[in-house]
Amino acid sequence: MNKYKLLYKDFKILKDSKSEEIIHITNNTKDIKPNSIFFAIKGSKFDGHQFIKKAVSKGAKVIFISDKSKIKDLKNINATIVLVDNTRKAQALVAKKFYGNPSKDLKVIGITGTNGKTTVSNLIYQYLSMYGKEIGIIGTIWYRFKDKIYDAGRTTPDSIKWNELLRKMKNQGAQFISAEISSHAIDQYRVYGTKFEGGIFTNLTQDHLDYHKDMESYFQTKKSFFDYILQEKEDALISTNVDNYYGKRIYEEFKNKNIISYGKESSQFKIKNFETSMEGLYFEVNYKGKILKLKSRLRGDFNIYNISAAFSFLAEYGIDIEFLKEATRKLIPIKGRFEIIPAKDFLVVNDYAHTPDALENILKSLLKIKKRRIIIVFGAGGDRDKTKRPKMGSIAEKYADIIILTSDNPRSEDPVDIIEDIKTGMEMKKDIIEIVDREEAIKEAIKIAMPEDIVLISGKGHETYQIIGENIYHFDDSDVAKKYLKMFNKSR
Ligand SMILES: CC(=O)N[C@H]1[C@@H](OP(=O)(O)OP(=O)(O)OC[C@H]2O[C@@H](n3ccc(=O)[nH]c3=O)[C@H](O)[C@@H]2O)O[C@H](CO)[C@@H](O)[C@@H]1O[C@H](C)C(=O)N[C@@H](C)C(=O)N[C@H](CCC(=O)O)C(=O)O
Ligand SMILES: Nc1ncnc2c1ncn2[C@@H]1O[C@H](COP(=O)(O)OP(=O)(O)OP(=O)(O)O)[C@@H](O)[C@H]1O
Ligand SMILES: N[C@H](CCC[C@H](N)C(=O)O)C(=O)O
Ligand SMILES: [Mg+2]
Repeated sequence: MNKYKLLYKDFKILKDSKSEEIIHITNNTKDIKPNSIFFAIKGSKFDGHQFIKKAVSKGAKVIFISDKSKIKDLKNINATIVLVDNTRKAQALVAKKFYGNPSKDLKVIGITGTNGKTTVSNLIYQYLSMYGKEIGIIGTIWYRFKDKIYDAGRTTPDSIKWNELLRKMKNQGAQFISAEISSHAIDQYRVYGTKFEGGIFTNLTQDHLDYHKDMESYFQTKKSFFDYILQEKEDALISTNVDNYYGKRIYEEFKNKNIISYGKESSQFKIKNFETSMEGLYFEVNYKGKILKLKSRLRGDFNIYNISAAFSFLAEYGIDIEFLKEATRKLIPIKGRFEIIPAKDFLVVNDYAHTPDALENILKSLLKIKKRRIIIVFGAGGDRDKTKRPKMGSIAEKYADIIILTSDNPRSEDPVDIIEDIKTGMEMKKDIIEIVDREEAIKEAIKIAMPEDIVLISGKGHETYQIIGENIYHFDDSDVAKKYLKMFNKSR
């Protein structure tokens, strides 16, 4: 039997040209090598079926298709054609086999939710590293194991890259993987077939409605991740935030499973008596009859939830509570999340808030420490959920004193149109400045900042690029802010 037949059994071979051994798998014609499997995927921009001839000319030996109507065009093709119901699903299963079922010997923890995934996955990474475990991380900032950093494009890579990464990290000695699981990833079967030790649900608020259409289907996609991990592992652990409507629904759906809730409204990991300041966070938790007094250098009220997400999961997973308590004090803040940029006599904060809820949370946290004015610089990403723009405008106007509207990553959209969309949610009663060029916008904020003001630069956090049209330019909010702090003699 040919090797590809062993890779994926549940399919119909329409045409078998006695292919040779498969040495590579891909869904992109730019990546074909001789003796590849090519998955023809119907995407949002292209239909992979249109690239089949090209794939074969470049050496593809097996083609997975889902569109029956294309079969007649493939009669004379010198490759094996495999018809499946869902190519992304098939790709995930083939990739799992091709890379030797890597999750079998790994402990993978998946974090999903609208906001907090990067933070929580980093906290899991930090806690388990301090605990002496070898752990890899896959998420928005990077794909990394020890000193080896792999190219990260998406928050969650596609199933081929995902399985390849798990395999590489496993071979280098990883025991655990902490991974962000985006809703796109769930919908596109990017982690399908993987065995997870468990999953964390942080929250669900508006984002990505361009893709998921409404909140209910966005929620159902997120929920399906938990259905799925329980299918792979019956006793997989779930941790969910019950201070959030959708988090509560996750709890209700899975309350008979191995689940722990956290939050002020939780009876299992109950958050109470919390204080936040510029020094960090203090809060108490009632867990299994004990009061845990937790201190952290992370700032921002929302990080109480993120720490609780990671802590509750790991405690329930069996990691020593006293260890976790001590380790909480040592947690290091995450790049671009409530990141402080040293300034002389005012505060500059770089934060990745790019959704209405995140923006409201960071602004509310800043309001608590506000002495004078809040100056906000922000925009919204192009080719993404348009309906979040006016909401972000309205929130900025509610909490900030001076609003500088600028570009985020405009992608294929006109940045001026994006600013106009943001403005439709604003009453335009506050000081509003429009500066399309993000560097100029940050410069202006630093220039007008006076002692005791707060400047919030929001939306791009750790990103070191700006996408304008098809081009990607180097851009780093923190570096730009530092440059102008220095220029105006305002750095500390
Ligand atoms: C909407 C979406 O998620 N799209 C992702 C998806 O693309 P797609 O399936 O729609 O692909 P397509 O571009 O229409 O092409 C269809 C097929 O033709 C193939 N093709 C295309 C051109 C060609 O010359 N040759 C060729 O073979 C493509 O490889 C693909 O297999 O699969 C691609 C490969 O995995 C991804 O790169 C692509 O991410 C796009 C660029 C993207 O922007 N995705 C974002 C929205 C995303 O996934 N974001 C989440 C984070 C969200 C969050 O955390 O908030 C993420 O996980 O990163
Ligand atoms: N638990 C939380 N609840 C609400 N807002 C949060 C929470 N954690 C972080 N935020 C806000 O969301 C921003 C992004 O946080 P983070 O990068 O951890 O989220 P994410 O889910 O990984 O985002 P993305 O979907 O872009 O990958 C932060 O900068 C902060 O403003
Ligand atoms: N994971 C999110 C990140 C958005 C970050 C923001 N800077 C933007 O470009 O819209 C997305 O791909 O929608
Ligand atoms: Mg992230």
